[in-house]
Amino acid sequence: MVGLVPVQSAGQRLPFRVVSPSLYQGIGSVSIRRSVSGLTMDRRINSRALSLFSIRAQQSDLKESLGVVASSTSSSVENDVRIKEWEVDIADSPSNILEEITWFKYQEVSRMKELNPLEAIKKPVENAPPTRGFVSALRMAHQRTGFPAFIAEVKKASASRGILKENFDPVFEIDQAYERGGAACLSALTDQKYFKVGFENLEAIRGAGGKFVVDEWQIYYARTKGTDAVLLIAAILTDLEITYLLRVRKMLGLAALVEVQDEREMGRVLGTEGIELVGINSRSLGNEEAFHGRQIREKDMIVVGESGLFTPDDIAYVQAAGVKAVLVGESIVKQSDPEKGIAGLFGRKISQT
Ligand SMILES: O=C(O)c1ccccc1NCC(=O)[C@H](O)[C@H](O)COP(=O)(O)O
Repeated sequence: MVGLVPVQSAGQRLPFRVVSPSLYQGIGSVSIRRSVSGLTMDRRINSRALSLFSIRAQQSDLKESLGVVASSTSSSVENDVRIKEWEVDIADSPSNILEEITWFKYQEVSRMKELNPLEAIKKPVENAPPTRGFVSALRMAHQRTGFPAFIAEVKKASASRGILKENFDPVFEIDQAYERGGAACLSALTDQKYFKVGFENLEAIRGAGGKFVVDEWQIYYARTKGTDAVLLIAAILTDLEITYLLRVRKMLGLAALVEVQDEREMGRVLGTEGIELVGINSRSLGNEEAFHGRQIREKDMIVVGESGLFTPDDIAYVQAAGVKAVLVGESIVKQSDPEKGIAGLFGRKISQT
């Protein structure tokens, strides 16, 4: 999950986003599991893959997909064995870190939903204070500084790089440094296992959310914790899921940053109604220029450059490609003085003071 909040004025905090990754696939008649290239996922299979309980519950469907003939005892046994192999295979071998995080997230959300069912969190959502404008905070910061608006990502660790800063204190970083340093919004990677940021930190700093959103429950939950925006990752969601989750977040008054990692995902997202913020994550994309400028302009979207930004040259590069906001984690998290680090990243101070 990623909690997003805007940092607008001294009294008000930055919008937070809750962030997240992908992919499984097809059950063919020969191979039980196969990876697909890129970050595509067949959610019908994937959602089953993420909990053995649900896999078991769905075995009759799977048998249908596998062409199992119920009356044939030997082939039925054979296919049961293949289904078991598939369970073991998918349960034990995520093929990349995004996939691993996503699997874990399904399990975690399913546990959290048992403890705190959706119906029970709807009441606190109704009573939650209004959200702060995440998108408008980005637009204003971009206009004010002439630089891409800065979204500071709060995380103690990175899933791929481990602990980034041993004595990381999210409340201090945000209260004392990021806002003073000129962050327009905050993005809190509220994931304890991989990013070492818990919801309790976010409640303390007013704002929370999720990056690895796989279920509407996470959006409701993040809203009860003070988030202003959520982050949806196209690689782990189907088009229908994106459309649905966008409706849920709109109903709850939240902004949404939809993250893509390649051209194909950008095409999918551009075909979806109601997207104001599209993030290009260069962690696997490597080509920030390759997006559809005309459609983005016509839809008045803000393109957010994400991941691996460390120097003023990096910022200038993505800015030249049309990026109007950047989401930065590691390069600031690792600084002993984040305020100075932010000025160093942009090549000059971007704070108002
Ligand atoms: O941080 C990771 O290792 C990671 C792995 C898999 C999926 C997402 C991951 N991180 C979330 C992000 O996308 C980045 O934290 C975010 O874009 C900021 O990147 P950076 O400035 O490079 O920390």
